[in-house]
Amino acid sequence: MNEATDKAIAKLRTTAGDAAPKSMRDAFADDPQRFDRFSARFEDVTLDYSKCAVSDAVMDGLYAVARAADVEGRRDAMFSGEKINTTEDRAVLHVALRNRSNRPIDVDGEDVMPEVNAVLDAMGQFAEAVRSGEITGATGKKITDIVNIGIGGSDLGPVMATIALKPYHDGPRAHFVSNVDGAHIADTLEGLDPATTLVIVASKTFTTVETMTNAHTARRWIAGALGEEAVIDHFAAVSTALDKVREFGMDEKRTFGFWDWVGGRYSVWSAIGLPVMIAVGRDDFGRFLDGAHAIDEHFRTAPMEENLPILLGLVGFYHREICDYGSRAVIPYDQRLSRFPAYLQQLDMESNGKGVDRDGETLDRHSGPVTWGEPGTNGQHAFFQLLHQGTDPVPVEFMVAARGHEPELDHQQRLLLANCLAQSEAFMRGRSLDEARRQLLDKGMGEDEANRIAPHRVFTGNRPSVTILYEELTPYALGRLIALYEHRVFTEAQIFGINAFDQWGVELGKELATGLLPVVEGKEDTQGHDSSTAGLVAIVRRMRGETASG
Ligand SMILES: O=P(O)(O)OC[C@H]1O[C@H](O)[C@H](O)[C@@H](O)[C@@H]1O
Repeated sequence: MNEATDKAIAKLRTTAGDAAPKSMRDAFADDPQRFDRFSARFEDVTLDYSKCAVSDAVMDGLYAVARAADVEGRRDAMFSGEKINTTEDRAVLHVALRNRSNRPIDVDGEDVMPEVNAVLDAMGQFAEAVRSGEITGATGKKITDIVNIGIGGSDLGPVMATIALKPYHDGPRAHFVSNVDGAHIADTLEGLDPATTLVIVASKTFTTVETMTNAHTARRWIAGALGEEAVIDHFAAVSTALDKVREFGMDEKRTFGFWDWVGGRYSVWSAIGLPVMIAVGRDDFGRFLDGAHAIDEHFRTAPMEENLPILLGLVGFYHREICDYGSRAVIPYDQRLSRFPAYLQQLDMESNGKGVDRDGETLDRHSGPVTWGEPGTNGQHAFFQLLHQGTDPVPVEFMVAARGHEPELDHQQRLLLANCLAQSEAFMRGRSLDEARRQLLDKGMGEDEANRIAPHRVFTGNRPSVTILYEELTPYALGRLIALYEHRVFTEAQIFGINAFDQWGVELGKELATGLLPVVEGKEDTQGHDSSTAGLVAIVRRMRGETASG
């Protein structure tokens, strides 16, 4: 572990004990400038972290931690193509995919930008040809539906962005299949016409069992309806493993590559974004990249005190390590961001859910928290109970647009905004026992009854939240929002001292499932497995009528 970081964190802990506001309600009452002091802006985005228990001294302590962990130096190393993913010996360059300035970025002495631009161009031509009907299915019919088959990073980003950008859809309908559960592909293909459907097989490695299994199912569906020779006209592929794509029998002209320096969970900007591009068009996809690039430039150049991703990262680190909060809730008051929490779960937890530091030493501090969430206002009618009154405070991250895309329903947007802002205010202010009692008495309740009920209506308050406010959820704004979170995760990882770019924990799952399949199939016995696994396999096989003893 880095000794300088340890020291800075120890100092911050002391500072926080002495100088963090004990009551945020009082801190707001004492300082009318609190919002200005603890919020930052970039373009039309406001990051408000004033409803977190920070003070100037705490923020200074956090900047000192970031400096000790060399967040800025490591950021520069990432942008310059250094192989900062040391366990896989890879550069980390999702930022090159949206490097709209075309500033050269070298990997192993070679500028990657010409290749990035060439793939983007090929995707653009293909997407526009599908959208216009220039490229058709085997029978000459226009493509009306695309089905993206992928999982993890080859699914979550495109699904999330496709839902988020619904008002911009003017191409074929986009559907997504990820789960190996046959129900997923069966339900998706039901009602689709093979003659007007294009299947995109998206897999960085082109070996992932779920994706390959679903790809073969889709292939049979096309071939069964239109004949084997039609397959080539109804498939496209996205991968880094072009040889494996060829083996599957895909048309090279419909194969879009990317590179090992793009992590799966950072790949929506690459050819993995093809279904999004087909749905919204090349130009809006370009605006999505522009938004991310704007945040990249801001992250690269803005001083820490004004740098939104760094600030969001520092507040996240503060909540995890100093305040000891084990999770954080991401609550978009923006229905079209309904899959943003799921997307963030992979981005955040696959990146920062690590137990050893960059040198392989066991961590003696926390790494990333659990990230979870659902859109507001729905969450308010469910788990907000725990957020307001539960025993474990959970920092909340709200996000909301000033304007919706439905001018005729603007009164609903105002209601949405009011709910979002009211919730963050309530988390901060709370309601004291005295206030609860007085409210009940004012409603005409008798004194004894009011005394009995009041404790149940107390809200401790002092519960932290961050609010991210933006004008409207455009492709540009979405690109910005995702990049903001990517760099937040990066910032936190540097302070945790971990490699955010490998994922050995997830890869274990791939090995284990393959190992147990012959046992479930009855081709191997359960010897060597624990009694729970063996017992469950036996019941499964009995229920499926695959063993004699029914
Ligand atoms: O794109 P693929 O190679 O099919 O991988 C899909 C997913 O597989 C694994 O679960 C990895 O941990 C993820 O990061 C990846 O996104």
